[in-house]
Amino acid sequence: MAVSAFCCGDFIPSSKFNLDSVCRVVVYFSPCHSQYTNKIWRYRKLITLEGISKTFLVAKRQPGIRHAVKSLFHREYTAVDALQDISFSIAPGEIVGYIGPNGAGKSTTIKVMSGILVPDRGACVIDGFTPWKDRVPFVKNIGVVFGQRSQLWWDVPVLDSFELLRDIYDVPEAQYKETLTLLVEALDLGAIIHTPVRQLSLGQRMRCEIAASLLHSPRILFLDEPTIGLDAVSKIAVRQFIKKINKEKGVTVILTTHDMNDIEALASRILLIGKGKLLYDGSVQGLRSRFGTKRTITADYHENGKPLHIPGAELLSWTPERAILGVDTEQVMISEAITRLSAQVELLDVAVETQPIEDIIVQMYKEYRL
Ligand SMILES: Nc1ncnc2c1ncn2[C@@H]1O[C@H](COP(=O)(O)OP(=O)(O)OP(=O)(O)O)[C@@H](O)[C@H]1O
Repeated sequence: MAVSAFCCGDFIPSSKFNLDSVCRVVVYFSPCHSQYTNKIWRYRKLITLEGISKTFLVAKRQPGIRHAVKSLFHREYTAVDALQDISFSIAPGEIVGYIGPNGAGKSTTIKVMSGILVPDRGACVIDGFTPWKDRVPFVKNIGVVFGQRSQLWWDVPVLDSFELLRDIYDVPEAQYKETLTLLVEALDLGAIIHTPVRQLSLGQRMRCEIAASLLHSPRILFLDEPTIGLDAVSKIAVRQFIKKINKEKGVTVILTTHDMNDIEALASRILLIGKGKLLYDGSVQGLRSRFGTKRTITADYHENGKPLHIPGAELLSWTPERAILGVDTEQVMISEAITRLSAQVELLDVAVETQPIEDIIVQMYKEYRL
C-alpha cells in the first residue's frame, strides 16, 4: 500500500522509468529512508535551480561630449544584481507562472534556463543537462518563445521558417509532418502559413512563434510573455492551446507574464520574484488565502430607509434596496457578516465576490515593497 502510494504521482520519462522505480523501492525499504527520499525526490524533478545568481555590469554614461570622451579612457560601472540566490524545482507536467514587476529578473531566469545566459554562481539542471554547457542535446528538449522577439525569418513565408527549424533540430520528416499537421490545426495556421512573417498581425505571428517552438516536440516550453499585445480572442486561443499541449502531451510549461488572467487560466503554481530574489513559491489558492482575504458582498433587500451598519464590514455603497459591503475575512467570517446583515434587512439576494487576482498581486508587491 505504502509503496504504491509512493510510486504514483508525476510522469516519469520512459527511459528512466526502470532505474527510477527500482531506486524508489530500494530506498523505501532502506533503514535511512528519509535521507534518501529527498535525493530521489530531487531526481524526479525535471528542472532544478540551486543558488543561481547573476550580476550585470552596466556602464555609467553621463550626457555631453566631455563625458563621452572621458568614458573612452575611464569607464565606471554599476552592478545590477538581476538574480540573487534563486532556487526552485519543477516537476514534469507542471504549468508554473513566473511573475514579478518590471526588472524583477524573470527574463534573466528564462535565459539562464534556456542556456542563453551563463549565471555567475549556482547550478541549474534540466532533464539531466546543464543548459549553457550541454547546449546541443539540451535544446532538443526545450521550446522557447520570447513574446517581444521573433525566431521566425522576417521576409520569408512562415512555412519556410518552419522547414529551416526542422533542419536545425534535425526532426525526422515523418515526425515533422505529423507535428506540423497537428499544430496547423490546433493553432489555426492554415490561412497564414504561406504568408511572409512581416505581413502577419501580432496575434497571427504569436501563434506561428508558438508553433515554431514546438516543431521538434520539446518536453519543456519556456514562454516569456506569450500574450503580450494580443487581443482578447487571441489571448484565449493561446491559453487554450497551452492547456491542451500540457494536458495531452505532458509538456511542462514555465510562463512569465504580467497578465494575471494568464496565471488564473493556466498556472496552478506561482513563483514570485522581486529585485532578483524569489519571494513566493506556492499555489494560486495559497496566494488567495494568504493575501486575498477581502470579499465584496452585494445584498439586495426589501426597501429599507436606514443606511446599514454592519459591525466588521465597510459600507462601500448604499441605496434603500441594495448595499455593497467590503469584508476582510481575517476580521469577520462571511457567514457572520451575512447573519448580521439579515438581522437588519429582509434579504432578497446576496452575492459574494472574491478579490481579483490582479488586486492580490498588487497587494503582494506592496507587502514586499517591490
Ligand atoms: N543584458 C543586460 N545588461 C545589463 N543589465 C541587464 C541585462 N539584462 C537584464 N538586465 C537588468 O537585470 C534586471 C532584470 O532584468 P529582466 O529583464 O530579467 O527583468 P524582467 O523581470 O524580465 O522585467 P520585465 O517584466 O520588465 O520584462 C533589470 O534591472 C535589467 O535592467
